[in-house]
Amino acid sequence: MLAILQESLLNAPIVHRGAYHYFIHPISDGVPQLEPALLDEVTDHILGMVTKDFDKILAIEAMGIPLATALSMKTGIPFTIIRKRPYELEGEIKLSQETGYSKGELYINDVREGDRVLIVDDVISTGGTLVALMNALEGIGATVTDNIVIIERGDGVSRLRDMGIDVKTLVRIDVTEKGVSIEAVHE
Ligand SMILES: O=P(O)(O)OC[C@H]1O[C@H](OP(=O)(O)OP(=O)(O)O)[C@H](O)[C@@H]1O
Ligand code: HPA
Repeated sequence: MLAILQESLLNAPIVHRGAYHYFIHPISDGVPQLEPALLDEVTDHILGMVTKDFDKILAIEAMGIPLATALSMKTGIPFTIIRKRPYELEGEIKLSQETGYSKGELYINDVREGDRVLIVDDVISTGGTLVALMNALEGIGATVTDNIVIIERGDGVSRLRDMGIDVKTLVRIDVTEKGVSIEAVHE
């Protein structure tokens, strides 16, 4: 299962971002090109994993966007993007994002107390992005019905689990300078 995802991961090129071995993949980078069949495979799989009673899909710029778009079209449920730029609208929440290779700010708009949100993202690595996001959503008073990430590497999932936060992923990989290996597929 998840045959297209697995095959494409095994072919992913690796580049160095400082000491971080960064894999390049259609789901996490839009490079090489993202085939509709892969997007269809992963988003159908997500819909088989989640609790259905969410009223908003929440994705992080940039590579949460194609996932949220496909999920929204399959479910008829709207999506909001957590952006890397501010709009300075009333109620905008700013959070600091730190990954294994970058630091920046993210801005949440149009998420309100009582919203039931499905979070979707392409990759979890250190977990820094999701920790910051979950803290901000708790402050807003939104309920996260599921937290879904396609590709898991590193210790981010166990870091969140230690904080009592469940993250579901489709595949766990290891990345070395030689390439990607698949450690687990979560059917
Ligand atoms: O678990 P972490 O170490 O926090 O890493 C995961 C984050 O890294 C990537 O974001 P990036 O800022 O590279 O965004 P992109 O989608 O624009 O490539 C990815 O989309 C996650 O949001
Ligand atoms: O190695 C990576 N590749 C693509 N996106 C990512 N987001 C965190 N780590 C990675």
